[in-house]
Amino acid sequence: EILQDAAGLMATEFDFIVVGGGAAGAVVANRLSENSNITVLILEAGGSNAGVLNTIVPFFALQTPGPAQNWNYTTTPQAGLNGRSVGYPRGFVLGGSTSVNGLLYTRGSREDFDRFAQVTGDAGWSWDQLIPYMRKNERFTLPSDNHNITGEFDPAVHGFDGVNSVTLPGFPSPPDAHVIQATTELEEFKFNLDMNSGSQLGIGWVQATIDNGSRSSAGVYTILVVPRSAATSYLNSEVTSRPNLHVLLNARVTRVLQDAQGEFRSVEFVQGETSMNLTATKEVILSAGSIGTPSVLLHSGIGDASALSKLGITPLHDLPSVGQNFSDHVSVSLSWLVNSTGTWEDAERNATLAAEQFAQWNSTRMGPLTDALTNQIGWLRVPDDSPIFTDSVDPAAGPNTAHFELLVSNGFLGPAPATGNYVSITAAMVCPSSRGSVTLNSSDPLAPPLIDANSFDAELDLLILREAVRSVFRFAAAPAWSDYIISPVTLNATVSDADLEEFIRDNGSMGLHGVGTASSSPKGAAYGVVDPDLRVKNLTGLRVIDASVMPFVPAAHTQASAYFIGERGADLVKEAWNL
Ligand SMILES: Cc1cc2nc3c(=O)[nH]c(=O)nc-3n(C[C@H](O)[C@H](O)[C@H](O)COP(=O)(O)OP(=O)(O)OC[C@H]3O[C@@H](n4cnc5c(N)ncnc54)[C@H](O)[C@@H]3O)c2cc1C
Repeated sequence: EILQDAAGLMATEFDFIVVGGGAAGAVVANRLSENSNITVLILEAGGSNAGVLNTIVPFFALQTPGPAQNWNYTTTPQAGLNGRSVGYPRGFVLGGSTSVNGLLYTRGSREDFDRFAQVTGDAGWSWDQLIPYMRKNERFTLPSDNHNITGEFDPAVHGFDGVNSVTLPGFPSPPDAHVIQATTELEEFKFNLDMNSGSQLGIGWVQATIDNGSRSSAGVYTILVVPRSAATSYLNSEVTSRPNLHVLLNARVTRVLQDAQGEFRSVEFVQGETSMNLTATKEVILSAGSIGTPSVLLHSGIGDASALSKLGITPLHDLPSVGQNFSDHVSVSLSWLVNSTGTWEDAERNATLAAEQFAQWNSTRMGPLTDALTNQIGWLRVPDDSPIFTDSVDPAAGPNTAHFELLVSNGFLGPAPATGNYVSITAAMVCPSSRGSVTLNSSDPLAPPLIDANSFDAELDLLILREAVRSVFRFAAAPAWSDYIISPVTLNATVSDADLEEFIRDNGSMGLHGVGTASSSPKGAAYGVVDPDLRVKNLTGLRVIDASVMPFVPAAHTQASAYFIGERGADLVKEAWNL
C-alpha cells in the first residue's frame, strides 16, 4: 500500500525499513518484498510521482524539476567556478531523482565497474558479475514511433524482460543525419553501435528510460495511455499492493537511532509537525542518495567525531569518511546558429505550435515531446600523449573509458535568443580527480547540508574540460555540418586557452551525478563508510544501498549504476538473512 499518513500504518516494526524511495531504494523494497514472509517499509520524504506531468513527459525534463519535486539544493560557492554557487537539484518524490532526471541511460564502461571491484576487493562489483543485474533492471522496448532500430543498438547486450523500460529516440531531429555523417568523416568521432556494451568509446544513439513516449522511473507507473508492452516499474500497483510492502510518503527521516545493544535499527522521522520512531527487526537500509544518506548518517552521530562534536551532535560512531569523497562531473554547453527549422526554438516562440505538440503527445505519445535533451551522445578521450597528462596518471578507469562526453541537442540550452534556430553541443568532464564533500553546518536535521563539489580543485579536471571543448570545435567543423551550422554563438574556435578556461569557470555546471559520500572500501580498511556488502563499517543493523557507495563516479550518467547497486544490494541482503 502507499500511505500519505503514518496514522495508517498498522505496525511499528518491520523486517526492513528503507529510507528513500529513489532509484536504489525502490529496487531494494521491491526485491525484498518478493518474499511474502518479509515486511518492508519505505519512508520517502517526498510525495507520489503519479500524475505529475513534468515527471511524465520526457521533453519536460529539460526544465529544472518543479520545486514540489525537488530538494532545491545549491552548492557552496565554488572557487573553481569563479566563486559561483550552482544548482544541485535532487528528486524529492517517489522514484527519487529517476522521476526528475534527464532520462539518459548509460551503463558506463566495463573498466568503471572492474575498478569498483578492484578498489573494494569484491569481484561482485565487476562488469561481468553485474551483467545479470543489468538485465534484471532493463526492459528494452521499441521507441514510440516504432521505427526500425536495426543499426542503432546491439540487442545482444540488453535485457528485454527486466523492469525499467529503456529505448531509443522516438522522434527524428534535424541534427541526427549530420551527427551520424560526421562519425564517418572524422577518425576522432567513430560511430559506436552500442555504448552500453561495456566498450563505450565513440558516438552513438542515446538510450533513455522512456516507455512508449513516457518516463519510466523507479516510482509508481504513470503511463496515461494504454502501453504496448507489459507496464512495469519497481513500485507499480501490482508491487505496492503486496500486503507485506508499505510505502509511507511525506516521511522525512531525521536520524537513525542507536539501541541499548549499540545497534542502529530504529529511525526517527517527521511527518508535518509530528516526529515518530519505527523499528526494523532486521535492518535499516539507507537509500536516500548521495546527499540524503550522508546527511542522515551525520545527524545520527555517525561521521567524523570531532566535526560532529563541534556542531553539538553527540558522536556515536567515528567514521571520518562519511560525506567525504564527493565526486561529480562538470559540463558546459556551446551553441551554433543553424540553417534549419524544426529546432526547439520553433515551439518556444509559438504557443500554438507548443500546444499542438503537447496535444500530439497527449493523444498518441508521439512527436517531439517523446524525447529529452539529446538523440546522440559520445564518449571520448584526450589523447594519451597530450601535454595535460605530463604530471598526472590517467584519471579514467582504464584506456577504454572516456575522459569526456559530448551531447548534441536540437536547440539552444537555456532561454533562447529572440530569433534564429540553434544546435547545442554539451561537453562534460567525466573522470574527476577533485573530491568534494557533503557536511553539516547545523545540528538541525531539517537544515540543508553544505554541498561542496570542490570543482576544479584538481587542475586536470579543468584541462580535460578545456580539451573536451576543443574536441567539440573539431566535431562542429566536420564537413557533415557545413550546410547546417551557420556560425558560433557562444565561443569561436580561435578562443585562447586562457579565455576558454575562464569561460568554463564562468559557465560550468554540475553533472548531477554525485557519488562517493558513503563510499565502499575493502573490509577492514581504515577509510570508507561501507564494506563491499554495503553494511556500514563496524556497525550492526545499518546498510547503505544507493549511488553514494560508489568510490569513483563512472564515466556515465548514474541512474543505471544506482539501479544495479539496488539490484545487487537486495541480493546481498537476501543472502545475509537467508531469504
Ligand atoms: C535533474 C537531474 C538530472 C539527472 N539526469 C540524469 C540522466 O539523464 N541520466 C542518469 O543516468 N542520471 C541522471 N541523474 C542522476 C540520477 O538520477 C541519480 O544518480 C540516481 O537517481 C541516484 O539514485 P539514488 O537511489 O542514489 O538516489 P535518488 O534516486 O535521488 O533517491 C533518493 C531518494 O531518497 C529520498 N530521501 C532523501 N533524504 C531522505 C530522508 N531524510 N528521508 C526520507 N527520504 C529521503 C529522496 O526524496 C529520494 O526519493 C540526474 C539527476 C538529477 C537530479
